[in-house]
Amino acid sequence: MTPRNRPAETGSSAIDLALFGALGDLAQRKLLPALYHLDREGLLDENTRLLGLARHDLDREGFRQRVEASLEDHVKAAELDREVLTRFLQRLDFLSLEFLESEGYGAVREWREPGRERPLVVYLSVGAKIYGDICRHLKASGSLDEQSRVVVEKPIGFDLDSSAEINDAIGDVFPESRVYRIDHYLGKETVQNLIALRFANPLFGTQWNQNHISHVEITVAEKVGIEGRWGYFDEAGQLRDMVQNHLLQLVCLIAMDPPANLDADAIRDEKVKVLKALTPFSDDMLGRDVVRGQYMAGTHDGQAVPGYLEEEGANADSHTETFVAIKTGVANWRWAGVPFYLRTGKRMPEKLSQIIIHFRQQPHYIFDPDQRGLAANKLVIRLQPEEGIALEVLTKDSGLDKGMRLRRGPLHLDFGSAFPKTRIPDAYERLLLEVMKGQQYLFVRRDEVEHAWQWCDSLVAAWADRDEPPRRYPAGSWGPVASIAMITQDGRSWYEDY
Ligand SMILES: NC(=O)C1=CN([C@@H]2O[C@H](COP(=O)(O)OP(=O)(O)OC[C@H]3O[C@@H](n4cnc5c(N)ncnc54)[C@H](OP(=O)(O)O)[C@@H]3O)[C@@H](O)[C@H]2O)C=CC1
Ligand SMILES: O=C1O[C@H](COP(=O)(O)O)[C@@H](O)[C@H](O)[C@H]1O
Repeated sequence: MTPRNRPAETGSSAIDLALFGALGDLAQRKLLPALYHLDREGLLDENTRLLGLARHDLDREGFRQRVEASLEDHVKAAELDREVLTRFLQRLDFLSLEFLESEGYGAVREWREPGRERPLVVYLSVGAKIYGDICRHLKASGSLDEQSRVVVEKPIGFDLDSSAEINDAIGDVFPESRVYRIDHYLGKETVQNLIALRFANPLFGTQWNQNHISHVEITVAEKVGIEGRWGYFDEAGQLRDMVQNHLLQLVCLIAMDPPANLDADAIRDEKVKVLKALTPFSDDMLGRDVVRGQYMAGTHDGQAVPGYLEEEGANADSHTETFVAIKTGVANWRWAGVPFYLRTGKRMPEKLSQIIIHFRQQPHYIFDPDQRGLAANKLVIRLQPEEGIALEVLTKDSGLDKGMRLRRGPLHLDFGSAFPKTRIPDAYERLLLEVMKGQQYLFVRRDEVEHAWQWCDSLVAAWADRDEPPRRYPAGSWGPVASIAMITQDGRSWYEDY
């Protein structure tokens, strides 16, 4: 590890990776392809090995075949190098295990080849309810030592109390310094770039406050619906699935004060201050500052798609939200009076995640009064697709007949075209690499999770008091009309590309 748990540039040292839930959706679709890419980039130590664990009765060869097939599905053909694939598959072992029973965990200890120096990284790609059981059985079987780390997925629990219970169970076995809570948005290239943008550029450093910024807008729109996850999603809803973690992490990175350095805890201390300063919800804010929606049948790319209540496995009475728009604020000196408008939903017209920083207008305006609406800079931070950053500036419209007409145009940094040879890695590649290096700055600390739940719980409690059904929106639209009214009541609108 680098001196104080801070980012460094190099590859990883050898580890033993035990992947619980290795045949599940996340492991097959994201984690194994990410590990393959790390191998291809030369970032996996030659001695790193992986043990897949699941309850299915497979042997090592069968597991390797399953992984090969899913890499063929989930890695672009041009990036699937047969030599690397063979090397990668040779790293894999498999253990069939019922995770809730202690018998069988001895095989994990035996797999570790006593005497080897590699730390054990335990990746729990299973539901959070069983994190505690797995940690306990690993400890009791003697599979862990002082170097072992655990990686856990979101969502951790359902509310503050359930998350505390799960975190306690993990904490009984692993100290906080060896717990890596994933929020995969923190592994996205542009999200990390927020730290560079804000703290490496004096231009933004001096403007980043309520004197210069009028409001902040965050949109995380998904094209997909429930994708066969109705059981999980209907208990969670969009607030718990997306806002409690991904959107609040984005709010933190936008709103936090500069950390003293890039140490994991220096960054996380600043993020916690933001979470503590979020405006809590009260009943009178519900109609005005919060909109819940649920998608109805509609069309997507010209195809008819079912509504949420007609999805496979659906309960036709569900009031679970698939869309949420929220106006909130960060009550401190830097952000007093600056609204943060958040919206996220499933079955929207396109997949789009972006943050817009709206700067204030000049105090005195001297151009054409008809163009006054143009007169504010915007910083557009595009997380996906086509990662990039654009600063909208005003220039003079060219031409002899234009006088001093203004024109709005972007100073554009499109990562794909600015750095064409650089492949933008998937978030899980970055995060897995950081776990291997033992660096926690891209992982969420327990108090962050808990403050985020506290804020969400206040909203859920206000919803429960009202007991209103969500507003309906057609699949393929930008959400309920009320979400547009929510922002227009302040004389603003959701940002549209022009
Ligand atoms: N999928 C995704 O895109 C995302 C997932 N996550 C999180 O990642 C984690 C994993 O999700 P996902 O991959 O979708 O889930 P899946 O249900 O697809 O995978 C979980 C795997 O764990 C196995 N498993 C569960 N319980 C046991 C047990 N008691 N003993 C042995 N094996 C068991 C399951 O086996 P079996 O099939 O036999 O039940 C299954 O293969 C969850 O915490 C989820 O919230 C987070 C973000 C995105
Ligand atoms: O964590 C989750 O994220 C995905 C969206 O992730 P993205 O990287 O594709 O933006 C979401 O679909 C899923 O419901 C949620 O659990």
